[in-house]
Amino acid sequence: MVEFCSVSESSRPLPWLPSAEWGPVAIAATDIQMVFRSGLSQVKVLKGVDLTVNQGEIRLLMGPSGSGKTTLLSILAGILTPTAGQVALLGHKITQMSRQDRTRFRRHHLGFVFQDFNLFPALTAAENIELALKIKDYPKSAIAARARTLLSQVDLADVSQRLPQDLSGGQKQRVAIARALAGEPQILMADEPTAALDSKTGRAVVELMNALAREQGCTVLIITHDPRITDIADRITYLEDGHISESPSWGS
Ligand SMILES: Nc1ncnc2c1ncn2[C@@H]1O[C@H](COP(=O)(O)OP(=O)(O)OP(=O)(O)O)[C@@H](O)[C@H]1O
Repeated sequence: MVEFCSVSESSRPLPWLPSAEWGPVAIAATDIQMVFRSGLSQVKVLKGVDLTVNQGEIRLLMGPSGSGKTTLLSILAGILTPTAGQVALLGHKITQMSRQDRTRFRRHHLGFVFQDFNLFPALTAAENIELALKIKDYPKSAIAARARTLLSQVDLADVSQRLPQDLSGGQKQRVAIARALAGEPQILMADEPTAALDSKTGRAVVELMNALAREQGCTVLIITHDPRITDIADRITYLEDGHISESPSWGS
């Protein structure tokens, strides 16, 4: 059972929830179970996962292919509802929220980075970020300037007017990082952010993502298969056979 501390002075207020039990825990999952059913067959992917990630921590989630990492991330983000178990983000039990409230919570407090970038192909790098800021209800008059600042932070000021098709993989992922951090989310979730990149570019991208996240005091949870980036994490959690552990049984 995870205990939440009371509101700390440095915590930023949530824009739409009346009160929050803020504390040092950003992500708390208790006894998460997930069963996928198809016809008569069923597969139990998560068999009672407990996970706590502290605010400001950078955590890697590793495990063999098919072990349920993306499923767990989707549950932690409130995209998938678990078969059983509870998830609290920033002190709010998202598993007990309506779908609409979960969506709103995600929009205001979470950022996402994906393996395949997920940029809008018809929008320039700057427009991709501006759209994210609009969706997050960022003040209209400040959107263009904020997008410019973010693009400078990821060293892409000179390609801000290019479409994704005219950017390299590393550049696309840097746009995606700028977009994910645009609304200053308290939690950033990344699913295989280096998978489509060569190792040098992948490492540079993750280092940049983590530096920016640390600057913003953002909690980061990264799914990865990439052993070359393990040193950037504060802690690593391994998922295997539906359970998590602090050390892997494979490769040891
Ligand atoms: N919607 C679904 N319906 C049925 N089975 C699913 C569904 N989503 C995932 N699964 C199954 O759950 C298991 C875990 O999938 P998941 O994508 O979470 O694993 P993963 O660890 O992220 O894998 P990878 O590292 O290959 O991306 C797999 O056996 C997958 O086939």
